[in-house]
Amino acid sequence: MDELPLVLVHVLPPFEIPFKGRLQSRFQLIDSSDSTFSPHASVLLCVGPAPVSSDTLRHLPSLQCIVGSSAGVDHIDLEECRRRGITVTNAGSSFCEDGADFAIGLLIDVLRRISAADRYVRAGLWPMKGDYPLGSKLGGKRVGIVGLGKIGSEIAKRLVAFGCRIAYNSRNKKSSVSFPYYANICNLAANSDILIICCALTKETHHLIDKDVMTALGKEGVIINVGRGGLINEKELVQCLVQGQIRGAGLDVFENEPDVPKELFELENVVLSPHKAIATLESLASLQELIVGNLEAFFSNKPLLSPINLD
Ligand SMILES: O=CC(=O)O
Repeated sequence: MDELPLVLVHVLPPFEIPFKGRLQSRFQLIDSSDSTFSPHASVLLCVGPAPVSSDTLRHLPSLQCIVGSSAGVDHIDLEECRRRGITVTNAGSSFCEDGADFAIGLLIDVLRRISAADRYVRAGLWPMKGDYPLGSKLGGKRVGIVGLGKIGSEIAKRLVAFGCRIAYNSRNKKSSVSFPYYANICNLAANSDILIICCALTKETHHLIDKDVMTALGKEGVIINVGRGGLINEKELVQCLVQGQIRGAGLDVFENEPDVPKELFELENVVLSPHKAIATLESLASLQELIVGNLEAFFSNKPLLSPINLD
């Protein structure tokens, strides 16, 4: 029997190789630290956010392709990949709809205080206090979307249906989109009630949302982050929330996951989630097809299904 194609797997606990059985029936899966195989491997399956640094890549001289399992690829040294001509794939469209649903869920939760209301009822406060504080309506709000990529566009589609007014910031103005574009993030914040952060984390976008942006957003402003923790200056975010300089936040991502700033635990106007915005049974099933499809395409010299643009 022919040997199965060799796939190096790069994974850090607590992440695990997804659908291992299915992959093992088609590929020979070898841990990326195995020095017998790593010099010869042409493809690396990168599971979750396992860092692929230039040092990792130095030990993989034959590498031609990294098959990723996430939408964001900030854990991969893309400059080195570009220099070496290594192609990189990501989760493609697998996570867009579920990531967008979750962003809207966080937003409605913050505005209408759903998680806080749940805590109120469970604590037995309803019979004692009686009047739960009113939240705010989503329809009619001005929402600034930071990053109008695959997930951002799905978020926009949903918010239009809610009757929100959309504007956006991204690297470039998109000719196919009629929403107002703000090249300057502070200007976008000053003209928004809500900022939804869903852009890629890069050197340029690190700490894009800082105290100045939050001050521009104002005391009634809400921030939702389903992108990466590093997009926001977390210390300044915590300070603004504690001091009431913004109204609330819905956060799926943090700067030093799984650590979450303890000050946030005390705040009723903050909704926290453990970096799971994109994950559903359905999105992971779709990812499974995509990963197998990318690996099969690579080994049969066909176009990859979800290559990212490294230019
Ligand atoms: O955050 C999750 C991802 O980038 O897929």
